[in-house]
Amino acid sequence: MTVNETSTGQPGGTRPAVQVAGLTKVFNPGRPDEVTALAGIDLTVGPGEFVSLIGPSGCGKSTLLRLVADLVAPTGGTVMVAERPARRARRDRAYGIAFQQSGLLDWRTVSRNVELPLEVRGWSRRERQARARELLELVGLADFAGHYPDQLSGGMQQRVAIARALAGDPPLLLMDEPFGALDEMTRERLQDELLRICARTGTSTLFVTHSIPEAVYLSDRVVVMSARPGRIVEIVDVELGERTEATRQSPPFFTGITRVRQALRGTAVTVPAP
Ligand SMILES: Nc1ncnc2c1ncn2[C@@H]1O[C@H](COP(=O)(O)OP(=O)(O)OP(=O)(O)O)[C@@H](O)[C@H]1O
Repeated sequence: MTVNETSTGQPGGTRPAVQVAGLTKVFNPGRPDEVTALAGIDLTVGPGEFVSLIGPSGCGKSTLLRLVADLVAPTGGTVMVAERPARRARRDRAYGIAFQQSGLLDWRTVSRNVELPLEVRGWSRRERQARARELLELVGLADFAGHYPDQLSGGMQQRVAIARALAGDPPLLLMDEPFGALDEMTRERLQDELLRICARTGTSTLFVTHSIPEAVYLSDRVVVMSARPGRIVEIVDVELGERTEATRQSPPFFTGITRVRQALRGTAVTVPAP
């Protein structure tokens, strides 16, 4: 089986990967520490589309990602993943997830970390090993299958985490600042690798970042959110075509950065007077 093939057909297919409508999240409702984290969020991520979420700290980016992953329940509104309610999508493992910390298990080899989601699904040992080999090849770590996570650099660990997230051929990747802890050069290299992998596998991606250049470089659309309660203030379409060596120095790239920066500036947090 190649990375493009799944038992359920092409990842993503023609169905929207995510459909969020009227989504609201209030933490601790009715208590003195009540927080309205998100209000009235409508968002669709199309098949194979790369969408980034950016906004001031605390605007609800991670909460939105967690709602899509069904790790927290909405207060109002609906979340559909691959045209299924989020709860069902979680049960069906319709998405892969990667966070800032790779979350690898130290006591398992690289290959066995990648195999983990397949073990949960009851794949045979041989199938799991073959699939892990294929994915480690995809992320350029074929020679490190037998290593342990602490023998790898931070960037390599993140690549393993991405391989693990892709293991079950999910139609959707959810990523929360996966490159946030990496140096700039490693980060740029992994951005290119991620785009290559997404293009090859047809996976849709919802990606949280604090970096404007990262959001613009990676995305088809950048969703700019306001300070709490988080709302979508603007969705910036990015049209950079195929990313090449020259993209990061190209006028359309700088235009995209300026547009996102301007949208963010409109959301500046007002600091209360002392
Ligand atoms: N489990 C929780 N209980 C109570 N409040 C929460 C919980 N999780 C998040 N919040 C609050 O919801 C708001 C949004 O948090 P969230 O982590 O989604 O923001 P963010 O945009 O991802 O922030 P950052 O950019 O700093 O990572 C914050 O005010 C946060 O304190």
